[in-house]
This record gives sequence, structure tokens and C-alpha cells, in this order.
Amino acid sequence: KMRKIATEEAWTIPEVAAALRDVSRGPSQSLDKLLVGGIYDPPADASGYSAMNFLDGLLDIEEKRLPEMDALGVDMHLLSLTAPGVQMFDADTATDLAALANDRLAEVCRKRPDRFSGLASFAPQSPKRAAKEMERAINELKLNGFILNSHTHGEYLDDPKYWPCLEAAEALDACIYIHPRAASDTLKGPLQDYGMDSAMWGYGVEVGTHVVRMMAGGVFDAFPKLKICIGHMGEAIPFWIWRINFMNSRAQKIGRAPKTKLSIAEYFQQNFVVTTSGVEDPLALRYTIDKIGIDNVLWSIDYPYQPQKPAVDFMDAAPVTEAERHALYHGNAERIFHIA
Ligand SMILES: COc1cc(C(=O)O)cc(C(=O)O)c1
Ligand SMILES: [Mn+2]
Repeated sequence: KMRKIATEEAWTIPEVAAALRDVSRGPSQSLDKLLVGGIYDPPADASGYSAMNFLDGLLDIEEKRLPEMDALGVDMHLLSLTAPGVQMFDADTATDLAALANDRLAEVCRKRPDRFSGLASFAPQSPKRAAKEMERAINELKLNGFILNSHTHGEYLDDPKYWPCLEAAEALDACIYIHPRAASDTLKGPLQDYGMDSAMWGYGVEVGTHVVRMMAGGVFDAFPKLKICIGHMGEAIPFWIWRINFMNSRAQKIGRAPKTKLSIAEYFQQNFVVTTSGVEDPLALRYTIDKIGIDNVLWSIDYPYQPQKPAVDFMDAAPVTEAERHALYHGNAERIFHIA
């Protein structure tokens, strides 16, 4: 039986759910409020996002998640605090809730180390305290990497003020999974209608923008060993990488982009891995493996936002060799996230 490790599996704790409910009732203009309000402060008529009832799935480990994993032969969920994590809160609240969530996550992993591993949260709102929490999460809590839900109050990791977090991740040899949230206030413009705010379109635009900024901004010259993971088959970047690379090298020549030691295509190849979350498309998978190499593609379900069984059926039937299937299902996750 082939070991199956799913790598973008969401959960939450009651304290974070309550804090998000409070934010959704507050003055924030964040586009995340559509979703956060729907999940954590559902309207009486259960319309909108609340109709999906994601909250039960997020809070649950033993009731439904684990029995479903057993039934489907899913050995492990690599858990992460669901988007937008602690990133909508003020610095102190975010720092405290990140530490609490990490403690709870470590507890879940300690209780069933063969079934759960975890990505630690951190609060970029306070970068130096975040770096300390990142060290604690890996060295003391023995967690497996980090989760960040893209922008924090509209700012991105190419901004040097967040580089203490990148320095910590690189030094700890711990991968940062950059997960979506709704587009930042400066990016959200036309993304606010037709359900485009979340997984259909805006999420990909938000994360894609984030990682292109990092590569074009020289982050991987400053941190050459830093490893970043992005979901959703690489947020369309593997498809666009030829064009992004071509146009960035031109921008560097005409002085519109900083000179970098390597090309964007090389950074994407060396510093990134992608997962299959929420893109159960065999042709997109085959292309992505052929484009960026089998070592850089990992399986994920995206529970509870995606049901487990279709994600297993998709990977079981995927047009890949058995060696590739091993890499996708568990080999790459074991290497990138240090899973025994
Ligand atoms: C935090 O809320 C989320 C909503 C959805 C969605 O399908 O609308 C997907 C994800 C996700 O991909 O993790 C997260
Ligand atoms: Mn997800």
C-alpha cells in the first residue's frame, strides 16, 4: 500500500474562530470579510459561504476527518491553520494566537504522529517576535514547516522588514507554504464580484503576485536556500513561467527591475515546490511534472474545502509512473517537510 500524505489540510481552533468572528464584525475593509463572515459569523438564513459549513470540518480531527482518512487510505494530513490565519489581527493578538495555535497543533501531532504533522503559524505583524516563534515551533514543538496566507495588511515578503522571518525559515531548513487569502486592499479592485474573491480566481492572483514579487525582488539572492511551497498546481505560474522569465529579463535590461544573480525560471525551479490542491486535472498535473520536475510536485486535498475521495481518485488514476506516484503521494512531502 502506497503511503498517502496530503499537504494542504486546513484546521482551526475555537479561539482563532472567535477572533475572526470579531474581525468580521469590525471596521476592516479586507476582501476576506466576505468569507470570514460567512464561516465564523454565519447569517441566520445560512446563505453565502455559511451554506458550505466549513467550520465543522475545520474544528474537527477525530469525528469525521480521521474516519474518512481511514476509509480512503489517507495516511496523513499535514495540517495548517486555515486562511487567513492570524494575519487579520493586530500584532499582539496575532503573535499570541499563533503561539496558541502552534501549541494545539503540536498536541494533535504528538497524539497521532503517524496521522498528523503540522505547519506552524507566525505573525509577520511583529517580524522579530515571529522569528522567535518560528524557532520555537521547529526546535521545541517539532513542527514541519510554516504556513503563511499571502499578504499581511497589504504587505508582501519582498519587503525587507519581513526578512527576519525568511532568515529564520532558511536557517531552520523549514519550508514556508504560501497559502491564499483574498486579494489585498490595493489588489482587490475588480475581484469583488461574481464569487471571484476566493478560490475561483482572486486567490490565485493574490499568491501569484506575491511569489512573482519575491522572485523579481531578489529575495532568493538574499536567501538562496529558502524553500517556498505554493498550492493549486503552482497558482498558474508553471504555465506562465516562460513569459514571466522572458519579460523579467527584459525589465532588468532596461532598468525597470533589479538585477538578480539568477533568472526567475531558475528561482522557481530551485526555491519552489507546488502542490495539487484543488486542481484535480490530469493534464495540468502531467504538464506541471514535465515543466518543473517530479521532485517539485506534491499531492494535497485542501480539506475541508475540497472533499477527500475525489482527490484520492484523481491521484490514483493520474497518468504518471508508479515511481512518480510515490513521489507525489509521499516521497516529496517527506523530504520537503521532514516527515519521518
Ligand atoms: C479560508 O477559506 C477558504 C475558502 C476556500 C473556498 O473554496 O472558497 C478555499 C480555501 C482553501 O483553498 O484553503 C480556503
Ligand atoms: Mn487551502
